[in-house]
Amino acid sequence: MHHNPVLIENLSHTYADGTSSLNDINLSIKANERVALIGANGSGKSTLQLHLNGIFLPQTGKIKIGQWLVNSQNLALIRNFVGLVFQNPDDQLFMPTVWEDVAFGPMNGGVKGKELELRVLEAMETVNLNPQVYGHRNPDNLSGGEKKRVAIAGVLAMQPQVLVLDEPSAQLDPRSRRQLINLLQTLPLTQLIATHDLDLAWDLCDRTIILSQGKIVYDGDTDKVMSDADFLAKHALEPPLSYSRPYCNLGDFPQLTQGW
Ligand SMILES: Nc1ncnc2c1ncn2[C@@H]1O[C@H](COP(=O)(O)OP(=O)(O)OP(=O)(O)O)[C@@H](O)[C@H]1O
Repeated sequence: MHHNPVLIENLSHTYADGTSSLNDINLSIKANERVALIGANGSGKSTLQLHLNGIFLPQTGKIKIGQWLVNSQNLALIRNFVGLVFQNPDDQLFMPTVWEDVAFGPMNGGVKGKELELRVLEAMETVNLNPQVYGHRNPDNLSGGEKKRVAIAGVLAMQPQVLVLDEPSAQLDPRSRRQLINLLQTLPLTQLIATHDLDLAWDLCDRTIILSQGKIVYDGDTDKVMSDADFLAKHALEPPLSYSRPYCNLGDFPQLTQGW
């Protein structure tokens, strides 16, 4: 039987202090689909993502990952299936060396010996970190972008079916950002990418979900919504730069052309 790897029905969530963060979320993601999750600060992106590998359990509604319901009994299965890359790599990296950090997840899942070594090597190479150079470094001393890549490698080493990324391009320099886009584009994995980088969303994802105050206000074609500046503005978003750039010529700025 075929299952969509991610299925969410009527999910709502309220934080302990009474802040409502998700309101009746319904969505389904197909195998190998890459979906952008966008929305202004506080719209609920991180809260939604934290539900996908059971860091939060559904208060209302249900979530199915692969063939399993997200509940306390299935947590180990869910966490092998869904790899979550946090917004801040400091929340994810805690071992004394990069090598141990990347090995941590698979090791916990029972992988050892030669297989473990291969997984670590492969994951580091995938994110363009030379194991010879970085393997023995202390993650605390890396740059923000390097830390981000170590965090992604640690998740890839677990060979998840679903990759959930929170702000993957934050902290990356333009070249590393481009490499990340190329990497995500070639990974044959179901991906849900939360981002404020609408250009990245546009580059990578045919489908976009927009959250606004905990509700899904759009779920459809990325192309279509990125060209709807009014709709984006209504939800406190701005069109991607690459959309506005073709229209940015000197004629748009009469004050600049005066006297030229
Ligand atoms: N620990 C918490 N306790 C109470 N409220 C919280 C907590 N974490 C988040 N919230 C609130 O829940 C809502 C959703 O927050 P969330 O972090 O999911 O948004 P986000 O879309 O990821 O935002 P950002 O783009 O700023 O990362 C916001 O109103 C936020 O203030």
